[in-house]
Amino acid sequence: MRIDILTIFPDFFGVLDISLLGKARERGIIELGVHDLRDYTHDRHRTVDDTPYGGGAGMVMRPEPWGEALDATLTPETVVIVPSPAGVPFTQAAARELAQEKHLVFTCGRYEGIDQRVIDYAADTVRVREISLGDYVLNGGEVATMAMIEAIGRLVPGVVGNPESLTEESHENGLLEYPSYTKPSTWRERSVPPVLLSGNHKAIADWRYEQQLERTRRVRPDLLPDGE
Ligand SMILES: COC(=O)c1ccnc(N)c1
Repeated sequence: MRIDILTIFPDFFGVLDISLLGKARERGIIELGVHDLRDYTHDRHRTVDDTPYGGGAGMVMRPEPWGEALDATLTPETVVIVPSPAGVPFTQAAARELAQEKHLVFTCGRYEGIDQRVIDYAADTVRVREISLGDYVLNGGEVATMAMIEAIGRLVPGVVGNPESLTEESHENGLLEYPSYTKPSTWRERSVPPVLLSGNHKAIADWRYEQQLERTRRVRPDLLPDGE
């Protein structure tokens, strides 16, 4: 998979050289390109924004630099991801789908957003997904992009050492994950649930599923399958 990020804060993504994705990049599983949108401006001040038509507070990102940046980056198989509070809620299922794609381009908007014609222009030739991390506003798309790259990147085949570890996580089976424990078996007078020490794999699996249901009922009843 190749990921390209278009942003006015390229240094923000230095952290992607470390962590899991750093190793995936070393192994050539994921290629990453971070591009400074200002490299696609031609004025002395490298201007990327201007006042909104129709008035109102704040500034809007100019279409010209975005157009040139997209022209230099898009391929026919690209999926453009626009982090936006006005987008479709991001889910584990979406992360799983996007992890199968060959090329993702993240467009990090700032200010009051990107001139709408840029999104419409891209949508004429490639798939565009406006995606929200939740019902709140950030100052720019960079933090959301980082979160999505981590959620997607870890699902790209070959990135995580033991794919088994991906199957029992929150939201993988639609439910929240069960509680986890490790040594010591008693800590500050709190003991590990005895079933986990029983060696009875079926009893452990049943207990874990029941814990998923209980936690999902309590915290996220909206995720419960009908009848549970
Ligand atoms: C500028 O981007 C945002 O404010 C944003 C992006 C993705 N999800 C959100 N909830 C906000």
